[in-house]
Amino acid sequence: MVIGHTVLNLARSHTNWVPGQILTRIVFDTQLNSSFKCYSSGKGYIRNKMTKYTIVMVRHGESEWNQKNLFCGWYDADLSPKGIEEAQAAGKALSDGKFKFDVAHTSMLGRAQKTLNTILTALGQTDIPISKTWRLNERHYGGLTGLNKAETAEKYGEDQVKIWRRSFDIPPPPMEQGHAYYKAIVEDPRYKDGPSKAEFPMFESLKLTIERTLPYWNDTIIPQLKEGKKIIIAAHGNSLRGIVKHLDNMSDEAIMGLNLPTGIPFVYELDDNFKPVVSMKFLGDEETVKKAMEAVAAQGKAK
Ligand SMILES: O=C(O)[C@@H](COP(=O)(O)O)OP(=O)(O)O
Repeated sequence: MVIGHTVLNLARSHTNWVPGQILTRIVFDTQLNSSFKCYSSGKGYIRNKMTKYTIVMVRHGESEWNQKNLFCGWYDADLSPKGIEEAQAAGKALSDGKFKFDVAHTSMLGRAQKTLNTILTALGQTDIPISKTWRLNERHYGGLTGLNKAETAEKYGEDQVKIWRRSFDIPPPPMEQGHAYYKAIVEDPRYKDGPSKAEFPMFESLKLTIERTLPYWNDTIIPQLKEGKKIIIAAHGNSLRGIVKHLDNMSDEAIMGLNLPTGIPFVYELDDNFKPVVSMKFLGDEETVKKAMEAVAAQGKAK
């Protein structure tokens, strides 16, 4: 199948990824060999493996700081009116798809929690257990927190902003004690049970974000999947990019090209080894997903 070959070639060369590429139809796997087969399922691609587990993830709806194009990180920005609509649309898409969940996981930040609650309300499932953890928080944007992304690109150049936003292991500058949002974050009582002082980040690259998110995936999510639980995770652009990188075994270069849209749920189907059978299948039409991804990528362009 023609598209299948394209997928295979893309999968063999992760660096072919460019921002805005239609991700609804791509499976990534560095373990591919010539006997690998994939075929269209209408949406997403299915390998010749059996689905054992299904998990849904969603980046929160647009926040007030997304709307103002500010680096947000651990700052607790609320959802914008558009973000609430996106969360409601996500709930409808999941309801139309007849999704039901046993447990939900989210971050300590209101924008992800509100998105989750809006979705669960649409599903009539507000009574399921919800776990909140700092390990699913957005990556900490350090000293960039509160700065406008386009103005930062004007000042430091688009290339530098792309490095800060999308490089795998180059972190943003640290948040110093005198930073306008230092106290609001570090002294926030919601973190009284963790992270510990030693763990509390002052900045994070994607690599550092993955180092604190992955233990939660391995020690909490995987055991619940093994118990047969149907799970939804409502989190953030970069904490979810870390999970996607892990699941799809994406290279450090390939992950730079992935921009997750706000408020569009995506599904992973996993085999018995927790390897993707279906990767990142968005519950939205391709054009909408593509445009939303391009818009996220463009947030780092100078005005
Ligand atoms: O921290 C932020 O500004 C955004 C992501 O920004 P980018 O990495 O896309 O610039 O996080 P989210 O809105 O998902 O919580």
